[in-house]
Amino acid sequence: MPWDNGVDMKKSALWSHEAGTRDGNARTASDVGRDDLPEDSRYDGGHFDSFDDGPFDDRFDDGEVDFTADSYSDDPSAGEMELEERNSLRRVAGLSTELADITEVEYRRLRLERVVLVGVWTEGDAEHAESSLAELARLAETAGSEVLDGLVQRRPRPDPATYVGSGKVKELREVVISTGADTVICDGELSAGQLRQLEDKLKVKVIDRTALILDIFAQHASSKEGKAQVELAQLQYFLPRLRGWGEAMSRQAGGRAGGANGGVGTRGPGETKLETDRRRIHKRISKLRNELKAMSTIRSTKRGRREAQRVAGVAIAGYTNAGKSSLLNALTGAGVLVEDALFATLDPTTRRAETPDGRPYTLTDTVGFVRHLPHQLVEAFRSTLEEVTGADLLVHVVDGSEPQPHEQVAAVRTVVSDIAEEHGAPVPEELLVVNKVDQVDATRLAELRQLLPGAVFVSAHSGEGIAALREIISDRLPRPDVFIDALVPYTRGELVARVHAEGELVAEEHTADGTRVRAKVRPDLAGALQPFVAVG
Ligand SMILES: Nc1nc2c(ncn2[C@@H]2O[C@H](COP(=O)(O)OP(=O)(O)OP(=O)(O)O)[C@@H](O)[C@H]2O)c(=O)[nH]1
Ligand SMILES: [Mg+2]
Repeated sequence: MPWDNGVDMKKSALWSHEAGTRDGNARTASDVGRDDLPEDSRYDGGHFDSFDDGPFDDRFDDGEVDFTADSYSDDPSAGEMELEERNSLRRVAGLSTELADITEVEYRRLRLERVVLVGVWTEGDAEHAESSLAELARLAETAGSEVLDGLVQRRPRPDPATYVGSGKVKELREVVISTGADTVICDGELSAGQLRQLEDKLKVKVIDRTALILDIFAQHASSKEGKAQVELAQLQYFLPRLRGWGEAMSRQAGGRAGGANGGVGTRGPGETKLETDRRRIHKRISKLRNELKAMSTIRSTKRGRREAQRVAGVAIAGYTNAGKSSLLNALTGAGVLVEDALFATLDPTTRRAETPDGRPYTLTDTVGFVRHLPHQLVEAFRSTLEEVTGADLLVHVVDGSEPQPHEQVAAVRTVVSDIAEEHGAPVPEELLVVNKVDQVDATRLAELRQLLPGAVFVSAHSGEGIAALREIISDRLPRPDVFIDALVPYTRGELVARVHAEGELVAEEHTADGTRVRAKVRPDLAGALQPFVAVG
């Protein structure tokens, strides 16, 4: 379709995934051609025809049309903030990944999204604001976009109508035009009304951080469970936005003389159609919930089996891209997917490992965390995240080459304690592991030791510190602590085998009546051996 910057847009990468494909350019393209229309009639109802294309095709399309938003005034507390800062849209340097060479225009045509990032900076210093936007840039690139520019505005809180201050929207529009961007990504979770208002004013697609993360998850989900989890999260994100749109629709239709034939801006699926869509989505949500419950039962059966075998469980958790999968590989030689991409791992992988003194345990690699992990995802990935709270030990991996590792550590701890609280489970014991030390110089290393006391420093790549880490994991695993002295008949050989596998053998002797074992074991095995304990 023709585009005001002359670029033919291909299908949107940000929204293409198996669970539901959306051509996100549909509305923005038509909006661009509508500049000549009066302000209040510019939004396009026509694209809702595509509701018929499939049950969830348009699940993300459109939020609320908030006609009351113009009456919002700027936040009164804004006065507390320095005028100068409030009035400036700060440009974050070094974010652009735009191609330098204009002769590569052919290639650029194939680029899927050209995005401008925008954040509202409510607290902390400028460095903090910029690192948040830099992370958003990495997320956007992971989703397949080209980041053209990034802007942050200092504000006590996001504008309820347009996220950035209404005056800044114009400036943002200028940046959009000058860069030729087709999408604006906001660094927060926006209401349907905010998204819609911004789209109306910027005339390009606007999405928020939540939708972006959901999209990456959708692109990376490969297992049946992962796909269902992502779809559930997406539908939950979408549903309130659909409802908001419907209300605005009926408000507007009601306000017009004649109602039924309101012309431009009142066409659309109408309440009846919306009701049907909403019902279909609700139905789909409960179907997904049921499927996930069944899958979660299978998972907990497996976990239960591991627990019954009394093998200690270690979960590897941490910020996305910290090197969790690499560490699992380094510790066990498992061939788990490692990628320089955010959220490469969505499905937990469990591998058997052994302590240097021969005790078996399991190591589970898990989905990575990120600041402001969308709550829809936390809920949908509940069963996956339970791997973390159910562990005997949490190996918390931190990327030592990151400029602000303590922030990532805090973000991970928040999610872990939230999940634990939700399940009424205790927060598992944590072992902090700083990875990628091969990329850190001696000065920084000394700083990190101060900043993250008690951490183990390793490199999954060079292998540095891995042997020491094995020892420390071994020391921190729960140990068998019940001493038994039993004479196990030869008919119960499996009990002796369990003592070997799970316990710490002190002495073993083969007698005429059976095997005499003296060992330290866990309470459940001690219970099983109770009938054979030698008296006196
Ligand atoms: N230099 C260096 N790079 C590393 C090290 N460990 C991992 N990496 C790189 O960091 C990137 C992420 O590694 P992964 O193991 O996929 O990280 P992850 O934590 O599993 O990431 P997600 O599953 O996406 O959350 C990859 O490009 C790895 O090659 C290390 O010790 N040193
Ligand atoms: Mg991984």
